[in-house]
Amino acid sequence: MTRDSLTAAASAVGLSKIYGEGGTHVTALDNLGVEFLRGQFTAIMGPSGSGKSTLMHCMAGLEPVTAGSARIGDTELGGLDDKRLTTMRRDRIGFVFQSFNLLATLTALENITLPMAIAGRKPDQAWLDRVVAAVGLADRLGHRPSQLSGGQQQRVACARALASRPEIIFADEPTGNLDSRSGAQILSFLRDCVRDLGQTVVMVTHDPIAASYADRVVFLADGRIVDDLRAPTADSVLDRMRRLDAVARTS
Ligand SMILES: Nc1ncnc2c1ncn2[C@@H]1O[C@H](COP(=O)(O)OP(=O)(O)OP(=O)(O)O)[C@@H](O)[C@H]1O
Repeated sequence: MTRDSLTAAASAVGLSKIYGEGGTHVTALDNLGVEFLRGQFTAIMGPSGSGKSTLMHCMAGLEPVTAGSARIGDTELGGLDDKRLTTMRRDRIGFVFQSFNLLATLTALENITLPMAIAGRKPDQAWLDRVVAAVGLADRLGHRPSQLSGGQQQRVACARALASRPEIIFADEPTGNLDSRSGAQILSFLRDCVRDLGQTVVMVTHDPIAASYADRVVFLADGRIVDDLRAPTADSVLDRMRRLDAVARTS
C-alpha cells in the first residue's frame, strides 16, 4: 500500500467561507477541495489573508462553513449540533496554538492530562509515558508553566494534544513564538510523532524551514489551493513561494 492510498483523516469538498454580508463581505475560502491523509504531516502556507487559519478552523469545527463539506474521517461537521461538535473536537482532534494556552495554576502533567480528565477518560499510561518521553519532559512534569521556558511550554502543549491519541492534530504556527532551536525541537517532535507513532498533523506556517519538516506543503492564495508540493525542502518551498508571488503580481 502506498502512502497516497491511505484514507483521509480530514477532507474538504467545495468548501467556502464568507465572513460578513453585502458590501463588506470577505470570501476567506473559495470552493476549496483538499484531503489530509492519515499518517502524514502536511504544512499549509500562503500569504497573509489567504485563508490558512480559516481553513484549519473550518476543518476543526471551530468555524461554521458557508458552503460545501468539511469532514473529520467520515463525519460531516455540518451535520453536527454544537454538543456533538464539542464532543468531536474533544475526542478526535488535538490542537497546538502559537500561544501555548496552558493553565497557569496546573503542573505540566496536569495540563497534559486535563482534556482527558474533562472527558472523564483515563489516560493510557503506556502511551502517556511514551508521549512524555518523546517531548523530553519527564523531569519537568511537576513544574508549572511559569517555571518552564517557552519551548518547554510548547512541548507540554504538544504532549497535551497527543495524550488522547487524536485522529488529527491541527497546529497553528506552533513555532511562531519560539527561538529557532526550540522551534526545531517542536518540529522534529511533530515529525517523529508522524513517522514513529502514525500521528496525522496539519500545521499552518509562514516559515519555509518549518514547512520542510512536513511530508507535503499545500499553498493557498485567495482562499484556494494553488500548489501542492511533496517531500519539501526549505529551498523547494522558497522557490514555490517566489513563483507564486510572481504569478500573483502579474495577475
Ligand atoms: N472573523 C472574521 N471576520 C471577518 N473577516 C475575517 C475573519 N477572520 C478572517 N477574516 C478574513 O478572512 C481572510 C482570511 O483570513 P485568515 O486569517 O484565514 O488568513 P491567514 O492566511 O491565516 O492569514 P495570516 O497569515 O495573516 O494569519 C482575510 O481577508 C481576513 O481578513
